[in-house]
Amino acid sequence: MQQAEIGIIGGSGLYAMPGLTDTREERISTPFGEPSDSFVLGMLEGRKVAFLARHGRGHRLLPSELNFRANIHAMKQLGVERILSVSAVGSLKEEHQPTDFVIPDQFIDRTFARQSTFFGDGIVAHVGFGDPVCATVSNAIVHGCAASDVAGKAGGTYVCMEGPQFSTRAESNLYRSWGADVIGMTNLQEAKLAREAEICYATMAMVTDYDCWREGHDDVTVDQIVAVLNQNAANACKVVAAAVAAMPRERTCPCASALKFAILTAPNAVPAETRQRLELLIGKYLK
Ligand SMILES: CSC[C@H]1O[C@H](OP(=O)(O)O)[C@H](O)[C@@H]1O
Ligand SMILES: Nc1ncnc2[nH]cnc12
Repeated sequence: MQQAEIGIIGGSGLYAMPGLTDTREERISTPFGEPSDSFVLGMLEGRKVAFLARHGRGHRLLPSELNFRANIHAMKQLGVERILSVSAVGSLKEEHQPTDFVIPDQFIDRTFARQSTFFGDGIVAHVGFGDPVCATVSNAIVHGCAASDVAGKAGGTYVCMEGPQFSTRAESNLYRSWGADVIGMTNLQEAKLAREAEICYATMAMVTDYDCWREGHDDVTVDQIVAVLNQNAANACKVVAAAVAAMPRERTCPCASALKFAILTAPNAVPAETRQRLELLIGKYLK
């Protein structure tokens, strides 16, 4: 039975989801290892939701230490069809001010030490990623911002860096010259793996700072980020609830069939162990 329809991944500052009712906690193991923490399952706005603290409760995991594959696989095991991610980001443009929400529709990859695919070990697949986020989930977040009277900007490019150190000024200015909007350390692998798992994904990015490019302004510090997150936490929860309420029941986007034409390997050439590990994700395509 489907235990949750919508997954919420809470980032920095969001380690629980107030407003969830009928909650219970569940530990989930995956063929890819352990997720960041137990999942909290419950109801939000009449919908079955699964909440996961991305860095674990107590913020114990670096961006590079996150087991993105386990987190997304566990969501799939729960029956999650759409993931709404909440993240703190630095602004790369004057117009994106701390406490604004940006709903990115593109990514630039500056990571280098992460597992970004479920495939390999005898099976090759290439999913389309030209539109890396789900328009339905993005629209629901934009709608949630409007319904909560919060500035929410539809679209923008999220630079995903490795971290954990923040960027140098030269890097920050380079990303600005590329026209990027915001910077963070976590969303790209989630978006890639959600696509491979045929789960819709979009992110609600809360601007917490101006990184280090803005003259006459202090460079980003964790203190500064935490202060903005605390100031804006109630808004973030309001928007999440309103976005969940705005999520259509029907799923008509292409995310649900992302693997349909992606797998290159002949079914009889896939090693048994690999086939078993990926059964939940690709079983229906290897019949
Ligand atoms: C708290 S400072 C940097 C940290 O915040 C963002 O995390 P998340 O995306 O989980 O909200 C950023 O990506 C870094 O991991
Ligand atoms: N300036 C920044 N760079 C990377 N990740 C961030 N998360 C919040 N602010 C950030």
